[in-house]
Amino acid sequence: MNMEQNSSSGGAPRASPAVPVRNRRLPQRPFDYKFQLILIGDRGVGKTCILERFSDDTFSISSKSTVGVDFKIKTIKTKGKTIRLQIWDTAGQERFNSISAAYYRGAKGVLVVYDITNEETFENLPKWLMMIDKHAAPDIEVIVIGNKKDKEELRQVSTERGEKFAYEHNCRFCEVSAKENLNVKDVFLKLVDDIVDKVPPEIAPFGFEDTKLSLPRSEQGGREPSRVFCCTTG
Ligand SMILES: Nc1nc2c(ncn2[C@@H]2O[C@H](COP(=O)(O)OP(=O)(O)OP(=O)(O)O)[C@@H](O)[C@H]2O)c(=O)[nH]1
Repeated sequence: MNMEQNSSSGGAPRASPAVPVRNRRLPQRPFDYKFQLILIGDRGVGKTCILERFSDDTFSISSKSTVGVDFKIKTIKTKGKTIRLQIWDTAGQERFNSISAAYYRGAKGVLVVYDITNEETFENLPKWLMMIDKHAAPDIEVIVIGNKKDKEELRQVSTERGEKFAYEHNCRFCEVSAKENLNVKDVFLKLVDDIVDKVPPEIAPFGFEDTKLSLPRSEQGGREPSRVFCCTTG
């Protein structure tokens, strides 16, 4: 994946009357598509750390609990397109669920995170999928993520159980480690690629608004069962 941090576009150079028309440069778009993603899952599973690893390539062992929602912007290049991601990091604590719910609606993709060393966070996954069904668009792309893969000796949820759960719910699946930077970029890239693949060809890349991507509900499909797994090993 070719990733770049955000940089403001320089804007259009002023056209001089002396410059032949064919040499004038059109204003450069800063990105082709803009997508919103959202991270959900129980408290302490590592949502903030996954996002910080992806956006800033940092990791904090003393990450504080998220209050309400937070977000980061990250621009990536994939499939020949420049894509600006607005990634919402939600609080895992139940008391913030109603605040987070407001952010599901505009999201094109969701990363549902559990902690492979904490059985309860895995058992709570159906609760998070219900939140998606209730609050998100029906065609949202979903990836289930087992985090803290670096703590194998404390593992409580096998990779096979994670895979089976994702398979049964027609989601992609991957185990990652925010701490060791294992598979973190891959999950975001896979999710974004899936979203790009769904953009109908008649919708040309655009600059600033993602509203053009909102299809009439009648044209929205559900999740595709054939595209289930990514990076199940590693
Ligand atoms: N060993 C290990 N620890 C991790 C990893 N990811 C996160 N942690 C630790 O897990 C704890 C919780 O991480 P957060 O990113 O704050 O978890 P969260 O899901 O955002 O939590 P809430 O904001 O409360 O919902 C922190 O102490 C992190 O350092 C990982 O991949 N490996």
